[in-house]
Amino acid sequence: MQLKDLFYKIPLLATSGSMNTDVTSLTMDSRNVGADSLFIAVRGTLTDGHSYIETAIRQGAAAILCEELPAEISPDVAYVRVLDSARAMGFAAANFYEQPSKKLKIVGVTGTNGKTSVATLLFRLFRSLGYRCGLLSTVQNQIDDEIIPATHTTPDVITTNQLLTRMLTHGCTHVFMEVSSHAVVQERIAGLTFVGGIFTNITHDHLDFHGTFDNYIRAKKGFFDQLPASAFALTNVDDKRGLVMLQNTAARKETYSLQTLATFKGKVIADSLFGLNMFIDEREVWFKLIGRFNAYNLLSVYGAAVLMGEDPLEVLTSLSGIAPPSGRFEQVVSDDKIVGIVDYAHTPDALQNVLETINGLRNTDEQDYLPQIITVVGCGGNRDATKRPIMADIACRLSNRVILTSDNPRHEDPMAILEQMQAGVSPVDFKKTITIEDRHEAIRRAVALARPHDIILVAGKGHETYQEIKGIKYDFDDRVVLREAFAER
Ligand SMILES: CC(=O)N[C@H]1[C@@H](OP(=O)(O)OP(=O)(O)OC[C@H]2O[C@@H](n3ccc(=O)[nH]c3=O)[C@H](O)[C@@H]2O)O[C@H](CO)[C@@H](O)[C@@H]1O[C@H](C)C(=O)N[C@@H](C)C(=O)N[C@H](CCC(=O)O)C(=O)O
Ligand SMILES: Nc1ncnc2c1ncn2[C@@H]1O[C@H](COP(=O)(O)OP(=O)(O)OP(=O)(O)O)[C@@H](O)[C@H]1O
Ligand SMILES: N[C@H](CCC[C@H](N)C(=O)O)C(=O)O
Ligand SMILES: [Mg+2]
Repeated sequence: MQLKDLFYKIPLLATSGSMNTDVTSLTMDSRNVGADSLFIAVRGTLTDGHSYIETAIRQGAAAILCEELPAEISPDVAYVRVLDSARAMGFAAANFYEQPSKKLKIVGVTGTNGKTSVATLLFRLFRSLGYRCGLLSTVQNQIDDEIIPATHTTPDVITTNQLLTRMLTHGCTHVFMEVSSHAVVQERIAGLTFVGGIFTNITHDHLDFHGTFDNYIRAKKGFFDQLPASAFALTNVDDKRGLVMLQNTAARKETYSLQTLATFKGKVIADSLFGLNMFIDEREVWFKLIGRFNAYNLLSVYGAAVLMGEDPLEVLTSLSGIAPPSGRFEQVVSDDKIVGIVDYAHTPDALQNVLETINGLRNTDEQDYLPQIITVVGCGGNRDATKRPIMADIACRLSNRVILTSDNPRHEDPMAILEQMQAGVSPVDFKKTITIEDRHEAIRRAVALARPHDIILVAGKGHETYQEIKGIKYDFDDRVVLREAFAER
């Protein structure tokens, strides 16, 4: 595609060289530049893409998109200067791939917790309603049955446009995608057209990246600020920041709630280890998902489907048969009835919700013995450190025994992370905690401590099938380790 078409309707500050220059691929990584590529220089968190312009040219780049021209300009290369190259890249990618997002009905889901759950439920619901669908999520990307591994919650904008193009070729009509706060700030959704946006909730996370909670709120809100007037913006009004998200959106404002007046109102009748029983729009429905937080997820999915024109009764009927996403409250039960629960709770709020749900389920149990709750939990390295003591404290307050362990230490010293977690344990809870750095050992110890009917929560990794230590991803799956430990009992 010629540069003049690639940058059609994109504000440019300056150009040098011919706008008739043809480019055959786009990339923001000099290591992927080939002949006739457009190299986009993006300022990152670790390094500045502008320092790789020369390398990109040596590798055959025909054109450069940047915020600052290099001191020496090559006469054989075209340069385009913009205010924000990450943002311009989004719109250029949309032009390059011929606007796939405009030809699909894309719904984006944002919030601290519940994005994967809501996007996956929507994907499964719309497939069961007979549509061909695409999914972009933390667990995996999917085009109907085809699974494409995901590296991010929200891919970079070039990858997204490529995936959307494949979805269109496959005949998809609907796409459900997670929109992370990183993605909004880094312009990974620039140039995409959505038919709807959903807000789940906002609590403590990612302060390492956003600095302050206000910046984090602003990042989430940025998604709704970008929605067009033709889209819907569906928010959880039971969350303190639910309405803030809609303050400046051009989209149609819609709400859901379990507590107050809203476009879509639900009520939980019963919550057990077998599922949720709810009233939605005056209809009583059973769902396979567990926990009050999932009542919110289900309600938002119902609301979005109705806003997209689906029949309410048909939606509820289909939704009641849908299984929870991988690693979300996934149960592994031993022969002697110890209940293992693997859950991706990796934020204070998620951990609290899951443990409160487990406490609620335990208390409704009819047997004489009150089951003990044993929690195995860790916090990721090179991620928000402020959540570490808070999560340890929550685990202690809501469990009978707690085993603190590692969860992707990445480049940090695992024992240093664990010491920061221990700092959150109040003196009265010291006796109930054990620290075992090796996650495998930690799970085995939990199983050794458990008696029949006890509940072991293994939190933080959910669907993940690896443990990342010093840049290497070792095979690790909480569900497999639990199953093996149960078998060895
Ligand atoms: C902190 C963060 O978000 N980092 C993302 C960011 O990388 P960065 O800003 O560090 O990039 P950088 O390394 O400084 O490089 C700057 C530029 O120079 C380029 N470069 C670099 C080296 C080189 O040799 N040549 C070259 O051209 C890079 O390609 C890049 O364009 O941009 C990269 C390209 O899109 C992402 O892969 C990378 O995600 C990293 C791997 C990451 O871990 N991100 C996490 C925190 C993340 O995004 N998480 C959210 C989920 C959060 C949630 O679900 O709660 C997500 O959406 O996945
Ligand atoms: N609506 C919700 N409110 C609070 N907690 C939730 C909600 N939905 C799920 N959770 C909890 O949060 C965990 C993560 O859920 P999910 O993967 O759906 O969130 P996410 O927003 O996609 O997370 P990530 O930011 O890592 O992609 C679940 O395992 C569960 O413990
Ligand atoms: N999307 C989250 C995942 C955290 C999962 C947890 N297992 C960890 O590694 O910290 C993040 O990148 O912060
Ligand atoms: Mg997710």
